Amino acid sequence: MKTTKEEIEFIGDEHISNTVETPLRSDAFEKSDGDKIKNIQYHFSEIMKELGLDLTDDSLSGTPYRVAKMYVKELFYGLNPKNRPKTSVFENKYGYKKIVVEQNINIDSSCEHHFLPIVGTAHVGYIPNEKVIGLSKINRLVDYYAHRPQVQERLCLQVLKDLQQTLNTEDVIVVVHAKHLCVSSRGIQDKTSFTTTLEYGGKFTIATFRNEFLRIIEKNQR
Ligand SMILES: Nc1nc2c(ncn2[C@@H]2O[C@H](COP(=O)(O)OP(=O)(O)OP(=O)(O)O)[C@@H](O)[C@H]2O)c(=O)[nH]1
Ligand SMILES: [Zn+2]
Repeated sequence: MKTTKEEIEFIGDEHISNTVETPLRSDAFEKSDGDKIKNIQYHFSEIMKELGLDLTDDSLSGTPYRVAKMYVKELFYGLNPKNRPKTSVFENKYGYKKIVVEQNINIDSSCEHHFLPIVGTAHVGYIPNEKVIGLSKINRLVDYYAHRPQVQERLCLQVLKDLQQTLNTEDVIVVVHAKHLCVSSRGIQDKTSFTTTLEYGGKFTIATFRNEFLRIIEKNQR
């Protein structure tokens, strides 16, 4: 196994520019999910033992396996590019040229600094060029990039870059509002603050387009 910093090469997400990739080891996908679950189960049981927990207790004995399966198959499924959702795009036959907005998309992510939840919503807008995307595919893409150890800025950018490439247009905007449990439930324990990130390209660099999008998402908050 490669361990030193110099030996670790980073491999990229196919669908996004390498400046916003999640840093991954070059051997990240050499093991099967089953092997990863087995190894994480072992290591997590060691953490529990170190905390003084009795793993023969019937309520605790299954926890290392539960946590390992949850990491690999649920919380961090988005680390594996094989799990990227298929993004069906269709020809914009009708010539729709104004903003399309998919808003209040659920965000369930995890902070890469503390491995605690990041919960919130994303709002995505784009102006179709020759292609339109199936609406649910926007929600699926957000879900995929959220299910990695993340920082909110990179999550926002990964969704933006992927959609720009998929839709063959720079005219995309992504807003994320989220609460970080590492801020609200530990450390400073601030229960009220939340974080907003906003990334955009193309026509959304022009204030009138950006403001129209922001007005729409503000007016239609549910
Ligand atoms: N920029 C950014 N920072 C984040 C995000 N999620 C968590 N953080 C911050 O990452 C920082 C890590 O700082 P450290 O000083 O290494 O960690 P810490 O001692 O646990 O910090 P405290 O939370 O202040 O107790 C903290 O300030 C977190 O609030 C994120 O999505 N984006
Ligand atoms: Zn954190």
